[in-house]
Amino acid sequence: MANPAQQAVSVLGSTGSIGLSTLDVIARHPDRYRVFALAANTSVAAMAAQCRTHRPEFAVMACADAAQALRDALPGELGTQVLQGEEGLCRVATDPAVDAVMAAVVGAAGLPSTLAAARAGKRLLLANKESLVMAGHLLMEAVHESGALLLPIDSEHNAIFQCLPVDRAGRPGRAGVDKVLLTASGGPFRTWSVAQMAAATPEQACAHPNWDMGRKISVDSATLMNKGLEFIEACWLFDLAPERVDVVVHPQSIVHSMVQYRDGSVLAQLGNPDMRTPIAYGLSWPERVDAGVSPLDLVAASRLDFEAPDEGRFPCLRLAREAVSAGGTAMAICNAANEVAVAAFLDNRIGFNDIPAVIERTLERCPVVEPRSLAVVETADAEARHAAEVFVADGPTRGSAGVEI
Ligand SMILES: NC(=O)C1=CN([C@@H]2O[C@H](COP(=O)(O)OP(=O)(O)OC[C@H]3O[C@@H](n4cnc5c(N)ncnc54)[C@H](OP(=O)(O)O)[C@@H]3O)[C@@H](O)[C@H]2O)C=CC1
Ligand SMILES: CC(=O)[C@@H](O)[C@H](O)COP(=O)(O)O
Ligand SMILES: [Mn+2]
Repeated sequence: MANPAQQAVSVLGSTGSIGLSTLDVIARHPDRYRVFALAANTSVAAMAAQCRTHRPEFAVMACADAAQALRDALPGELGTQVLQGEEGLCRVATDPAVDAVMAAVVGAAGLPSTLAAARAGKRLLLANKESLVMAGHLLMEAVHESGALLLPIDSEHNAIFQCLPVDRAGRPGRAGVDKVLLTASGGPFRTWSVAQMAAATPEQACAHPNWDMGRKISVDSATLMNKGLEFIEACWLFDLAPERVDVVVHPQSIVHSMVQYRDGSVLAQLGNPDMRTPIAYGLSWPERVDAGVSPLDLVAASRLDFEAPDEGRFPCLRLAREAVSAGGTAMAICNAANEVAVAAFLDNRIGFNDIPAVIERTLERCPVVEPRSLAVVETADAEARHAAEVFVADGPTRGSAGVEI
């Protein structure tokens, strides 16, 4: 029986790193939250276990085979209805019974359901940064028109949200703000030479020094494309011109980001690197709840270091900036090329340094248009994926990122 005092939450991407942390926070507060729906790609066994624990009304799998396998695995008396595909994701993102949607599907596959939740006026907990990168204009327009409450979950943007003046409707203001300062750990290859990175393996790239994350975002952190995507994300979320977003490397990942004010003040949000903090903040805003995260011990941490990013060794940051300057669908093209290149690297089809070269060639090849609708963005995404796959298959050539592929 549903308890009206509880927020009903749909967790999209529930079997991933953000999904698991979200379910951990929800389970700590059964008086406040209940799981309405869970969604995943193909992890049937993990999803079946989550359904037994959280007893959602709906579970969504990406394809028909996985959905059928889940139906077969679930005891009938559980009462969980199994849906499939994008239609299923959008259904559980917009159901009138849903209060909050955790958008934590990885990559472009998360865009339609994220946009649907925004259009339906939900409390939208946005981890899926690719949605904003691909379709920032459409997503922000949907939020403003529907009155959705958009709470950033990405640790840096959550930190900035915490340091900005925010009104009672959750709209971040910019009064007195000079710049936002995005922190970057520098990833596992922060001190590596270009030659060392040429031989980097997927396992080395996924071994993030501070965060335990999915494989795609881990590689993005290693190339610094994660910071490039976050740079674009910050411009859309906080309505900032690119010159007002700086990136500073901070290897300890304790300062999660900062806001620099006109009067010389810099406000920072600090904490141990654990995504349950921003997730709990997003679920409970404007209140705060226990997230299960141990208190920060600054004496044990002992030092906080900062340095400038090296765009020579890490061209992805520059490529993301160039995509912002080009505007229109350039950001969707950049995102699609990155997804293709990262998948190829994880599959040992290209080397680590080939990732920026594939992105650069794709950006040079694909025409940029105005992203007027989801269909236009999806077409740009598909064309860029096709071009990037050709560059991956092409073999060695020299991209103007200065990297051999
Ligand atoms: N991990 C982190 O700390 C952070 C992550 N983010 C962002 O959050 C998002 C999720 O990242 P993360 O949790 O690390 O990723 P993971 O790879 O760990 O998890 C991805 C989740 O998405 C599901 N999924 C993938 N494709 C589909 C699909 N087509 N339909 C439905 N579900 C799908 C996966 O299901 P299955 O298990 O079946 O494959 C899994 O549940 C990304 O956009 C990332 O950039 C942002 C900040 C921090
Ligand atoms: C936890 C989180 O938000 C990640 O996006 C994290 O920021 C990755 O770290 P870096 O990209 O700074 O290495
Ligand atoms: Mn982040």
